[in-house]
Amino acid sequence: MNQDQLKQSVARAAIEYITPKLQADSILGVGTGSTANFFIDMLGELKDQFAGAVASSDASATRLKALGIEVLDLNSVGELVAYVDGADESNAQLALIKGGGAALTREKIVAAVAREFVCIADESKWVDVLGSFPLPVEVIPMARSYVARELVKLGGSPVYREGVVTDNGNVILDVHQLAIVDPKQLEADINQLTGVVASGLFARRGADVLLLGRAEGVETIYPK
Ligand SMILES: O=C[C@H](O)[C@H](O)[C@H](O)COP(=O)(O)O
Repeated sequence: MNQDQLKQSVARAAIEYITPKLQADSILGVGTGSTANFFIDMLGELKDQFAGAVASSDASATRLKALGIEVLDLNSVGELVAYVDGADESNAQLALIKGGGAALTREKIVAAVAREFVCIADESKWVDVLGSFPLPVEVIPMARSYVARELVKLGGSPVYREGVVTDNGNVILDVHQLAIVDPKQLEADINQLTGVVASGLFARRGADVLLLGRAEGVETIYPK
């Protein structure tokens, strides 16, 4: 199986996972990226079984609407039955690196509201120690150089993602050279830097379940 086939297999597994949890008034959180896109495309099959979705990016909102799925503002919603999204890396505690597609802040907000965070990923995303994938950090534009200097003090090597503006109008620094042995502590350290909007480290609120696509089948993994 190639990587796209693995992504499709976990998208299908997520459809099967969430179907029994959906009720006519359920609102679902929907993520961003190539794996989430496979999930969105399959979600069209279920559109009569739930009320609507909250999207973590403008791109996902557009894709959902094209399938006839109602997209709601998070402020008009009390609870999300689940949030389904991909990841760039996951460790055994289901702490994640996300934000390869620059959607990390909205993803973090939607995940925070969801009753359950269902992560879907192919096996290339499974790691012992987070940090081989450069950690994305969303930053207010005028704070970019200051935050970059502070990230160097934390041991990282930040690189400005040129030409990328987030859905929130901010910029991304991708932090290389981090071996993230204490994800919760690093998440807290980065959060308290003035000018940082959010980091792509999902450790305090990691995934509740990971559907990991392997050549031999989809493995269901809970946090260790
Ligand atoms: O900002 C993007 C998201 O965090 C994605 O969920 C993440 O980058 C994984 O994307 P993909 O499914 O395309 O590998």
